[in-house]
Amino acid sequence: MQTFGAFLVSFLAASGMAAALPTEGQKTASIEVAYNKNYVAHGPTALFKAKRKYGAPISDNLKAAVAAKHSLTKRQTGSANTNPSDSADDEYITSVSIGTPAQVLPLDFDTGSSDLWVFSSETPKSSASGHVTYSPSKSSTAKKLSGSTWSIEYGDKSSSSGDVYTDIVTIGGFSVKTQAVESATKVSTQFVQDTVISGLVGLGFDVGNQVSPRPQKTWFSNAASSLAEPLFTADLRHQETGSYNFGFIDTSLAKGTIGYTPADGSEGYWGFTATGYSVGGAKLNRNSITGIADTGTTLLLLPDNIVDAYYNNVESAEYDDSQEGVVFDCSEDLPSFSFGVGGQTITISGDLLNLTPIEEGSSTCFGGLQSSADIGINIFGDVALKAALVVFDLGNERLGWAQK
Ligand SMILES: Cc1noc(C)c1CN(C)Cc1cc2n(n1)CCN(c1cc(N)ncn1)C2
Repeated sequence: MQTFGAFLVSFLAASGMAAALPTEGQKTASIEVAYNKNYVAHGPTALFKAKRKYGAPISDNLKAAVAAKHSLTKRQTGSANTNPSDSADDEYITSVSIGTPAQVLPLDFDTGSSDLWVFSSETPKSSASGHVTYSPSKSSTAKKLSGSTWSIEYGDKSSSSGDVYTDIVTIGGFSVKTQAVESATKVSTQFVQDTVISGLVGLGFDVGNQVSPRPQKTWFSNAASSLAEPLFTADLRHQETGSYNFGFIDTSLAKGTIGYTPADGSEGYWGFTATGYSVGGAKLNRNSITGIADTGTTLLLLPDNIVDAYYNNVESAEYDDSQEGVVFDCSEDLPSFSFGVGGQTITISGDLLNLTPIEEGSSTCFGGLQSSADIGINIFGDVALKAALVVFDLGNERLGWAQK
């Protein structure tokens, strides 16, 4: 007959959990129990479970709240196409429906920021000219978030600011019923001139949201607990349609295995560390690179020593002050650039590293890899993301990268 301690140890060993083996005659055992930090919490569900456990009455409202969140039907997913904004793949445009009846706006999905903001009926007419705008007054589900304002400045010194509504926001067929929609009353010149987008969907971490006095959740953060899995993927492509998928991973989009690495969301970005890099298909070195996976930045921005190591292989490469970057003859065959992440190697082909002629018809081209020296952070922007299927896994606080 097994003692309780012996039973416990054998049970735990079978279930793969750690256990402290009791010494002969000892009547106790201890186990390490790690809480599941990947669990996406939901208050009403916790209350429901406690009431059910102790036989307390459960109101219909509580039952409805739990059912709504856990959507007792099939767990939900979303899938939205995304298209390059121009011949340089400067940014990617995804259609988003806001309000009732739906108002469809072309927005830029940005894992490097955490605010959903739009050109609106409140944007000065001179600034909004040429842009699709959101009119809260024409949406029966819009509600003003009174007293709330927002203001944001991006890495390239572009900026916008305004006030806040909540409304239903649907992306790729998945709806968040009460999403903070930040309405622009002011936009900087860069956005005024960029008429192909009418705002941004921040897909960074909630800590980066710029609404005051009460910061708001991102669309993905609001969606996560109702999605089949609390994750989304980015499949950005050069001069063709790609996708953002929510709640599931379509592994057929990738050639390689997905390598996972921890994500650091403490600054609001999707921070991670690449384990090394190489040029032209050489063996990866072990020089790690800490940076962010940023769909809202066009370029791959890395330290000067890496930029130099790369362009030393490009005969005509030189720094062009007027372009504020490295340029080269468009006719040059560029070497590839590879980086290690999560045990996998992601290789960016030379073609992807030639961004565009410096102006229409020029034979001088602008490099997709540029220096991060004056930014203070390394950015794996669209040039790097285009080479991979990237998994932004909020539930497990990790990033997955697979070669495409
Ligand atoms: C044209 C064009 N070319 O490249 C871009 C971008 C544009 C659009 N541009 C003129 C207008 C604009 C400026 C920004 N965006 N769009 C997107 C958000 N921005 C970010 C996001 C982020 N994560 N990091 C840094 N800035 C700044």
